[in-house]
Amino acid sequence: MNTDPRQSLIHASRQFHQLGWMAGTAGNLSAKIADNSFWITASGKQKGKLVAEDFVRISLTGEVLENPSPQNKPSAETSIHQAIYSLFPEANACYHVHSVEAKLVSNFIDHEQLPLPPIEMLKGLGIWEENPKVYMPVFENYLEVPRIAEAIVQRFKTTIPDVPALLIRNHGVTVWASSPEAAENHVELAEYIFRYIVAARQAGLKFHH
Ligand SMILES: CSC[C@@H](O)[C@@H](O)C(=O)COP(=O)(O)O
Ligand SMILES: [Zn+2]
Repeated sequence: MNTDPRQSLIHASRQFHQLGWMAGTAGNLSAKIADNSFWITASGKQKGKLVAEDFVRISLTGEVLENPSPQNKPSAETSIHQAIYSLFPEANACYHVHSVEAKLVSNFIDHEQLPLPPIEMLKGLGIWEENPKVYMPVFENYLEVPRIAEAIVQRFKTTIPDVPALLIRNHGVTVWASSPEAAENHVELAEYIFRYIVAARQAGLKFHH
């Protein structure tokens, strides 16, 4: 596991900003270190120009352990990262971005599961089946972020998601993975799938299970 993952997080954030998935201050990224604490983006930082001081180190129970710029606060969505790390001990990185397509696709359904198209790219999210019928979990976007985190814990306690990703309606995707590099890959794959779903709808193509 990475000793200090902040350079990986800075690199990913710059990439996502350039792709329009972390416009302005949108989104937040975190990664764990060996002692099970995690570095997370401080709240309200411009995601195209992060530096190492723009991160806060947090314990799994939410205490601030290290804060290079003490006026900084951890991401407003830290409770979602905590929920993911508590549910999935193998997760070492958790990335959340805000693309236009993620918001669009979350409106194509009015229930809790987004059907995913049976495309090859799903292999990158761990689905090795022919014509898979899998879904991405969708959660409501409550104003109070801990409510979203609680809904995630409650649902995933009993239902393991098909893919290591979830969508918050009208908000964005959150992915998790065993390393920052794998989490970057998962974001790119999830966003590719969202673009495909938007394009398929425009083309009148139906793949619903
Ligand atoms: C553009 S504001 C978006 C925020 O409300 C939130 O959803 C977000 O992703 C970033 O919050 P942050 O507190 O900077 O981690
Ligand atoms: Zn967000």
